[in-house]
Amino acid sequence: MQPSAEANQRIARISAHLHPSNFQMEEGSNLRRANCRAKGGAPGFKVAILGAAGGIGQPLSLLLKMNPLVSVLHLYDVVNAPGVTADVSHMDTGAVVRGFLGQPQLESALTGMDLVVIPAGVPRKPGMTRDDLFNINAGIVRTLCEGIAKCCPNAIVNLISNPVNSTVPIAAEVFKKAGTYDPKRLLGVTMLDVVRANTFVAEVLGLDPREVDVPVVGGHAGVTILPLLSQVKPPCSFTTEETEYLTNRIQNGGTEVVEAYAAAKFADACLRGLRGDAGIVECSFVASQVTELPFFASKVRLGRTGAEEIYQLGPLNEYERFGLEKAKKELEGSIQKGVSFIRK
Ligand SMILES: NC(=O)C1=CN([C@@H]2O[C@H](COP(=O)(O)OP(=O)(O)OC[C@H]3O[C@@H](n4cnc5c(N)ncnc54)[C@H](O)[C@@H]3O)[C@@H](O)[C@H]2O)C=CC1
Ligand SMILES: O=C([O-])CC(=O)C(=O)O
Repeated sequence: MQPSAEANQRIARISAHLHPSNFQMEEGSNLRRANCRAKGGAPGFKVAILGAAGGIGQPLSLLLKMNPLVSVLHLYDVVNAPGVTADVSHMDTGAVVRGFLGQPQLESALTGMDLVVIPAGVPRKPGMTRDDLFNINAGIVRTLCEGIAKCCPNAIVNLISNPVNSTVPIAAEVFKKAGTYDPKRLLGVTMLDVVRANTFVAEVLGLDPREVDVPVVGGHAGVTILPLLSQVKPPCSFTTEETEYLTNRIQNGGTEVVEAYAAAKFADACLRGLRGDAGIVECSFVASQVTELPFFASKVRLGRTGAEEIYQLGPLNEYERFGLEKAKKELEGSIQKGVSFIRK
């Protein structure tokens, strides 16, 4: 028996998905791919991960493929994108996954995206600071943000690549140059500091970390990571030794382990904001007037247009006021370094 026309179309769609040439598709076959929407895919948001094949990118891709708010997931990297895409695309969840390999496919990866998450770039090796990554990652972030300005200027951008304290100002300068800058849409991911703080504080208090909320403000490196232990929920108090132990552990958590969970949690908060959910408040490194610095991490309310409200720091104790001065001093240099990289 001859397969029906409909069956033939289905077979064509499936092979378009499986064939390795899917990664170098041109105009005509893009049409076929556009038809290749999984039934469970809609409704939802279109999300791109740039640097999807890396240590953060791979588990982040997996976690976002499981997120019901995501209908289309674009995985872009300069290496290994086809293998990672094949792996992730087999998961039986709604989002349609497409892979993009190398600079020539960056624009296709970005076109039409609502949220772009950037974990692209080199990570630290033992003994390095996040700032030691500046020379390589600054250029990577610039190129990727030029693509965003061109192809999806209204997307929310979650910037993970370090040093976040400088890469966020770099992205802002690129968007300003392109005339697309909207400070509400550019968010540096500091969620990992909050996740760590919640976990370590819960350990000390003997609580479930899910019940603990620690605001972490400032930036995302060393002394710029400032946990506000006087504002922990549920209300509690710490001895001087506990405060010093917790502050140090939270500031240096990145040398223990890095993880994608926090990036996925933050992306999910941004998507819930985009959907219009009320009361989505998370810490993030954003353009800010909370201090005299142009960028600062603090609690922000996420909505349909990004960071719609930026909250003040609230009352600080003496230890935190001292920490804030140290954080601001280092942060000022990191921000300036990012700005100069583009303006030079
Ligand atoms: N903000 C945060 O909380 C965190 C930030 N990070 C930062 O995220 C970055 C990535 O870390 P890992 O995933 O551990 O590193 P990794 O080396 O495992 O992965 C980085 C990926 O980026 C890709 N890449 C490099 N240049 C690229 C380009 N021009 N375009 C697209 N992709 C490119 C690489 O091919 C690689 O797959 C580092 O800068 C790291 O410091 C990591 C963890 C947490
Ligand atoms: O520490 C690093 O290099 C990666 C990172 O930002 C973190 O884990 O907080």
